[in-house]
Amino acid sequence: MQKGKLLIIDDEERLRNLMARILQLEGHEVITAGTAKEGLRKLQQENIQVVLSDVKLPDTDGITLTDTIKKTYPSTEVIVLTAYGTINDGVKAIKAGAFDYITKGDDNEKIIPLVSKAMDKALLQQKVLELQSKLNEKFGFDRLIGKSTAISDVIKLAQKVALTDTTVLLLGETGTGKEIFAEAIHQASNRNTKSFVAVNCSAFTKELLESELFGHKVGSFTGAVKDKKGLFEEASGGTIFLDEIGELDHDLQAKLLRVLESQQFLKIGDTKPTQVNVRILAATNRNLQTEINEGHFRSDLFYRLSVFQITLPPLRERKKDIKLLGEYFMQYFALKVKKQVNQLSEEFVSKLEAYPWPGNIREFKNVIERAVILTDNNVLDESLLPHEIQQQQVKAGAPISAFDLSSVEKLHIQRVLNHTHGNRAEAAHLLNIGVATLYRKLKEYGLE
Ligand SMILES: Nc1ncnc2c1ncn2[C@@H]1O[C@H](COP(=O)(O)OP(=O)(O)OP(=O)(O)O)[C@@H](O)[C@H]1O
Repeated sequence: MQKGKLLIIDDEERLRNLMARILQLEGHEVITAGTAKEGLRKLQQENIQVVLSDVKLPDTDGITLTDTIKKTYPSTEVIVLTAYGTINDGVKAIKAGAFDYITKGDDNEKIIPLVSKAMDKALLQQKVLELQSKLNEKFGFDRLIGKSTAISDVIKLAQKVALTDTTVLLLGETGTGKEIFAEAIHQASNRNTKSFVAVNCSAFTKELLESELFGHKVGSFTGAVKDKKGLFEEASGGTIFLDEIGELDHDLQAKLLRVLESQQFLKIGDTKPTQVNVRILAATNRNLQTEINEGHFRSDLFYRLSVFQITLPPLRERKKDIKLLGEYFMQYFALKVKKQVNQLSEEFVSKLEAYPWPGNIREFKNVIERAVILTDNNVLDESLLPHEIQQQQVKAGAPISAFDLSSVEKLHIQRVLNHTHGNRAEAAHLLNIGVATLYRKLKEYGLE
């Protein structure tokens, strides 16, 4: 018998507690409620598999409640407790979708196996639904949400280049979707039956990155106890995505250039070159031209990498997509945390639209996840937003420009205030300005 979470809804406290004890002794986790309203709230907060409900409740009847529960939580099973001699209620309950009904005061021996059967069924249904939603997870370009011209144009560009073997350099601020784009390009290419390997070039030391990317021969350095395949070999036939390419060390830049020119490289400690067939996609949020001018990045590698450049727009330049993205992530996280959340309030959307999103979609996604976790009902409203977003002044027709220096200053001040929990003296100290100056700026930016 599988164990799970049970909810008992009955206004008779003594009976409720007695049933709870019996089922707890069977190993189930039991939650109780005295009214339908309270029960529905618990269903929203917890992942409950089986509900045992009295047919007579102070605020509604168990049959109507069964109908509501089955419509909102189809994988949850309901058992209705009917009064002695009211078979008709039992029939109605089954019609409304109940798993079964049981006469109140019946032998406890009957409840235990019935709950156990309902539990098995609910857990199985839940598993099937989870698998289905995994299967429905979108792949490729379908995963990219957005209808604004800014994003549609880059999607079209990426779809075209996906069909070729061309190297692509993805540019854009942090969190704009460079990796998800790279994966979509791979999925839409004829390499999609082979691996997509993503490497963050800034996450390793030079030596480790070299060995990760190109592999090594046994004994080539202390710790190289056996031959190791590198990620270029792992990605053979497929695609490798080199994120933060601007961080690549000079020696490795030379090695990468060779791969781009001849699809060959030397493993650490090897004398014979290894041949691979890999498509290279790279990304950076640095300005590579500046890196070249400062001598940090090889210009010949840059020219090879940037045969086809795609620049992803920052979120603040895709205001039109905010609502769509908000609804998408709301549904995504509601499903993940098993909550019924299905609406964004107008103020919530306006505040999101007014905020400049320095962390782009990554930051946006986190804000929606937090709101879904915090909400106690089915609507996301502005009170669920972090302080700095709540404080945004919603000005009709005056979007914050990405290039406006004052918008950066305003955002920075808001963040510092957030950090100091609104303590202005401490914020002024951290900002290294006088308190009077801070007050003047708060007034200027409408942050008072
Ligand atoms: N258009 C989009 N639709 C849906 N989700 C998106 C979209 N763009 C980005 N995301 C999501 O936003 C998050 C950040 O995206 P991603 O990691 O691809 O950004 P990045 O530009 O590679 O960031 P970094 O430069 O910091 O590595 C991911 O969870 C990604 O799934």
